[in-house]
Amino acid sequence: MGVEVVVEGLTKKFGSQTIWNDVTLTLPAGEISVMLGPSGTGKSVFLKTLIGLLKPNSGHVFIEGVDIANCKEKELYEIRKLFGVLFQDGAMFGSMDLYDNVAFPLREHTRKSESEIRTIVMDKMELTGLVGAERKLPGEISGGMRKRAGLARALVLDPEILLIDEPDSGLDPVRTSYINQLFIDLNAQIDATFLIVTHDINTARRVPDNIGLLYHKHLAMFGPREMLLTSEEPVVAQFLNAQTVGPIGMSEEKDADELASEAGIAMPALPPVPLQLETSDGRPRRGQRDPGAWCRDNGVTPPPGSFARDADQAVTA
Ligand SMILES: Nc1ncnc2c1ncn2[C@@H]1O[C@H](COP(=O)(O)OP(=O)(O)OP(=O)(O)O)[C@@H](O)[C@H]1O
Repeated sequence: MGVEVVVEGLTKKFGSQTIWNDVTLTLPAGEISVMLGPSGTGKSVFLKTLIGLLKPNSGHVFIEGVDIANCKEKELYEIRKLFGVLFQDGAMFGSMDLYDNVAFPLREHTRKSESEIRTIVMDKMELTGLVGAERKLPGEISGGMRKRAGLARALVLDPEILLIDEPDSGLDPVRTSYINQLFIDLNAQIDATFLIVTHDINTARRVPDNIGLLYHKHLAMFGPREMLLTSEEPVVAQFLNAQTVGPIGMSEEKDADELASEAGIAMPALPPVPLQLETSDGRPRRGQRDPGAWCRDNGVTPPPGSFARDADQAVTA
């Protein structure tokens, strides 16, 4: 389960506006990747291009050998069955209860009987902690529950690739932590390839196996979590540590005057690399690595205190 997504030289423009240029990366099969970037850098456009809802101006997206950026509608229709998508607002039908919302893709795209549908829907509702809420309408539940219902619906066709757009938008930090734990647990159970678009630095630091950063119309960096969290590259270090000092300004890049006024101000030291979230039942995930493994393998000394469960367990490379 879980298939690789290979993106090569992808460029997207709307008219004369370039959104991003020459994006190349591979989402490893079965691993969790996060895409970060300042507002308006085209993260949602990237998700929509991966699933073929938007056509790129150039480049390729290979999934199981099919270039979905350039294939026929019929092939795209087949490949789309591999995807589950959780949109930002959950995209629930307001007049249907949660059960019918979650059952919707099965009734639309399969010939399963109502009793088979019931088994699948209840399984996904259990996975997302929604048993007992089947008869609630989307307007009667909290934002966190709506996201989980959207997730249950994204899971009913057993996706190989799960695309998740800003799961933390509108959620408080506690609910965000719960949904992050749910992603880790789900990833271990279904072994699909996850791509999460987020603004939440905590999510980016603790959840994924890989991190990408879109900035100023290009992919600034994509790679293993520890690589980006120990990177001194100014854009990456500034964004991943939520600093004001660095090249990213209030609206995209700082101008020459702003940068000149910061001359001589050193970037703050990198904070410790946190431990990655683990599954709640200890089940291993395909993308999970030993804490500090990437740093050790690549001769990188992580900031002091990295990978500490508590002070006594600090791991140094
Ligand atoms: N269908 C469209 N037609 C024209 N322009 C579009 C279209 N969709 C998105 N854009 C533009 O593409 C740019 C990137 O939008 P996108 O929503 O992908 O950014 P984002 O990084 O997801 O932002 P945010 O973090 O604020 O959600 C924006 O300038 C937006 O106006």
